[in-house]
Amino acid sequence: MTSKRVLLHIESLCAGYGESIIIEDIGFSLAAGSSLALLGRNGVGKSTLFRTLLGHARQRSGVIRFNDRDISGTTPYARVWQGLGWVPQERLMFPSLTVAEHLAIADRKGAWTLDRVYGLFPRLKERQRNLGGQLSGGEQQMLAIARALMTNPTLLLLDEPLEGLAPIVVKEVGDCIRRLVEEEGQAIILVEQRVKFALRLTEAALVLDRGRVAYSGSSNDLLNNARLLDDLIGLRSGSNLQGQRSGGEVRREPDGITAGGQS
Ligand SMILES: Nc1ncnc2c1ncn2[C@@H]1O[C@H](COP(=O)(O)OP(=O)(O)OP(=O)(O)O)[C@@H](O)[C@H]1O
Repeated sequence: MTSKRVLLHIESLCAGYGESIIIEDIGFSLAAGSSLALLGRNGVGKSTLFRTLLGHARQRSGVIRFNDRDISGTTPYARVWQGLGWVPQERLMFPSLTVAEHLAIADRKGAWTLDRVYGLFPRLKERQRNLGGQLSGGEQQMLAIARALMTNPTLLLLDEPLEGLAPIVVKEVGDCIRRLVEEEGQAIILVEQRVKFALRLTEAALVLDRGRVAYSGSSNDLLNNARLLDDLIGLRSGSNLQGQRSGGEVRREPDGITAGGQS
């Protein structure tokens, strides 16, 4: 059996903002076409790790190899050109551009064509003439993912794509992400507060605690270890409470949202 090519290799990575160091001594590898859940309590540095990969945060030391190149020190633009796609938490829509225009400006030659993207998000095809400002939250999130796919990323970074969506929309967007990974074979790193959804969807998991790696291993093993999951992320995973926000607010993960055939 041939092993898959390494797509992303991180070693001894330290990074932050200005003089402050937020993530320390992070290391992991991701194979081409693979999926990783990046988990942890609020404020542990998940988005900062994304920003470091994208060149938006300050890398202090360590190695980031992507597609066989050391991309440390390269511009954010160059990293996108290398094949890093990003779906930011804020979605960043243009209220005065249509759905079709959002997708056209992101279009870069590759396996993801407009037809393939509309195939994954039929709702966006129906709304192609609607303005960004006229879309619902769920449609905006689909558009944010679709726009990133139009850049033809070899690796897509998804930052809390289900955040702030109504339960029924969580299921719809969650199903699209599941199809993206399981049927289309898109490599992703997923930051998501809906921990069980993220673990069912992905092969591997990395849990951060105060900027350091607290768990690196199989998503399935973590999913099946309620005590460890509770210790690492603070979830009573044996109950139906499956997401947590800061300040003690706890979110329920809708039963309908599943991945990998588990419920
Ligand atoms: N632009 C910034 N400048 C300085 N500090 C920042 C900046 N962005 C984030 N931080 C700090 O870095 C730390 C980690 O934040 P980060 O957003 O990476 O965490 P997170 O794990 O993604 O949290 P959440 O789940 O709440 O999004 C926090 O202490 C935060 O205040």
